[in-house]
Amino acid sequence: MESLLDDIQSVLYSAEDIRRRVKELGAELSSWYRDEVPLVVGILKGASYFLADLTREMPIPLEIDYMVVSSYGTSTRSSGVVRILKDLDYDISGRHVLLVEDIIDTGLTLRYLVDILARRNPKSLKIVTLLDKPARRKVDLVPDLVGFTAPDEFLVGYGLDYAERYRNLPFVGILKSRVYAEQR
Ligand SMILES: O=P(O)(O)OC[C@H]1O[C@H](OP(=O)(O)OP(=O)(O)O)[C@H](O)[C@@H]1O
Ligand code: HPA
Ligand SMILES: [Mg+2]
Repeated sequence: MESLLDDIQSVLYSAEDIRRRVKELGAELSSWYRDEVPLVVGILKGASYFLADLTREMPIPLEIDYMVVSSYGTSTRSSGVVRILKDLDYDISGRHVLLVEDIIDTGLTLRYLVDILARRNPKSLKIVTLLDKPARRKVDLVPDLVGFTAPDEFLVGYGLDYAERYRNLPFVGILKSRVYAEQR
């Protein structure tokens, strides 16, 4: 039987590391939005596992919406072209909006989204990301809250994919470079 584990060089953040850190992030965000009802926006597909776990660590009233965006396609490098495949269902004007991402790498995806969403006049717009890879940043983008500052490696698992696979690994791991055989 083929196993995803054969393609993993090493586990960077275990399921337990993630669970512990997500609990802390949830507590922090719950105190930020203590007197508000934030609209929590997951950037799919990558943020699906993180948003599901994070919001269950936030025992406050909140609403959830999703955007589907893609810029990596089947490559390990950002195409630089961000495509919105599904926009928000809700109007965000006057709302406190929390964008939830799995990873910020070049920053191109969120820079593009933040610029679009800011024009819709939210009351506030904040970013939480499970992983931040500042070494590869191409545009100025600083998240408000970060789970882990990650090394410059191509990561998979807990929502992160390579060519749509590996999202279902329960941990975040470094993908063996022989799997993608591209220069990064
Ligand atoms: O900072 P950047 O270099 O823009 O990279 C980060 C973005 O790339 C990934 O999405 P992807 O386009 O792979 O879509 P996916 O979430 O469906 O995997 C990830 O989920 C972020 O949205
Ligand atoms: O390291 C990564 N892994 C998966 N998807 C990504 N999108 C940006 N960086 C990454
Ligand atoms: Mg992807």
